[in-house]
Amino acid sequence: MTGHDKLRGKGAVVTGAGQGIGRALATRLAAEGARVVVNDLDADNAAAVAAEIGGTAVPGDCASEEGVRHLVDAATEALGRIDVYCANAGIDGGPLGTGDSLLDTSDEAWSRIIETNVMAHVRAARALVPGWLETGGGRFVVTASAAGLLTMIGSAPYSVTKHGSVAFAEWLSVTYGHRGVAVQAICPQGVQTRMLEDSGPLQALLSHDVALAPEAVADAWVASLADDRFLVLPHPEVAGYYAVRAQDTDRWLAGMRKLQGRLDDARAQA
Ligand SMILES: NC(=O)c1ccc[n+]([C@@H]2O[C@H](COP(=O)([O-])OP(=O)(O)OC[C@H]3O[C@@H](n4cnc5c(N)ncnc54)[C@H](O)[C@@H]3O)[C@@H](O)[C@H]2O)c1
Repeated sequence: MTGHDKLRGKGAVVTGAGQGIGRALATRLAAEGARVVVNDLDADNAAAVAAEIGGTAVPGDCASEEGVRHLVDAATEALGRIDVYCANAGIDGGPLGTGDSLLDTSDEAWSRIIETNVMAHVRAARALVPGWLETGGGRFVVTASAAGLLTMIGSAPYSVTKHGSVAFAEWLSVTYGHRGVAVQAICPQGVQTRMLEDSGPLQALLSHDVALAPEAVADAWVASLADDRFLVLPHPEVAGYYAVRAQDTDRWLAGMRKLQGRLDDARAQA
């Protein structure tokens, strides 16, 4: 079965799909023949993307308990059944280059980032998995980040929550994968979106030579469906670092320290 066969005719939800990577995932899902619900906090952007791809907009918060309940109910009504849930919405802790993210991130900011980058996935899975176990399964896709695999990319709350999102996806896969729940974690590094634009020196560091178009992330995800890879690593550099981490801890740490040096240089120049 190709990746395409796994999407044709399916009912799919993409959170944070009003722009960026979510928009690219929603657009690709529609092109592959899925029926798509477009969620975003920004109602105008959600409506615009839904109109572009012939989908249904369900604006609102995809993180809070009530928001998830509303999204899952409205999407089930629109689609009949949710086969694919792309938990894509995520937020950064703010400009990475200004200040020290350990010392300068308030508890309130930590909570907001944990809610969006981790609890949104937990609540959506809690709403969807029981039905999937009874009715033949489903697919849960988390847009995590290279920052969820490589410790030194990103602010403290971003890195910690993205590690949490990868860990949650892995837990879900290990626990329910054999019962028909396919789970994937997409881990891009540097994608040309508003989030990257807002991330100051990190943008300078990443965007010119390595940043990918959001559509390339969607391509990598669709390609990964052919063999149902758990980790989708759209960027070759991430794939390389990750392979080293898996096999050779010393080389991995050396690579991470080199990357940290590049980040420090970018911060110093900002
Ligand atoms: N851009 C990158 O370089 C990059 C790299 C790796 C991972 N990611 C991850 O990819 C995902 C998408 O990021 P992006 O770069 O497209 O960012 P983006 O900021 O361009 O888009 C994110 C969208 O999510 C929406 N959103 C945020 N919180 C929401 C909520 N609670 N409910 C509903 N919608 C919400 C925003 O309104 C926005 O439209 C995020 O999880 C991000 O962490 C991005």
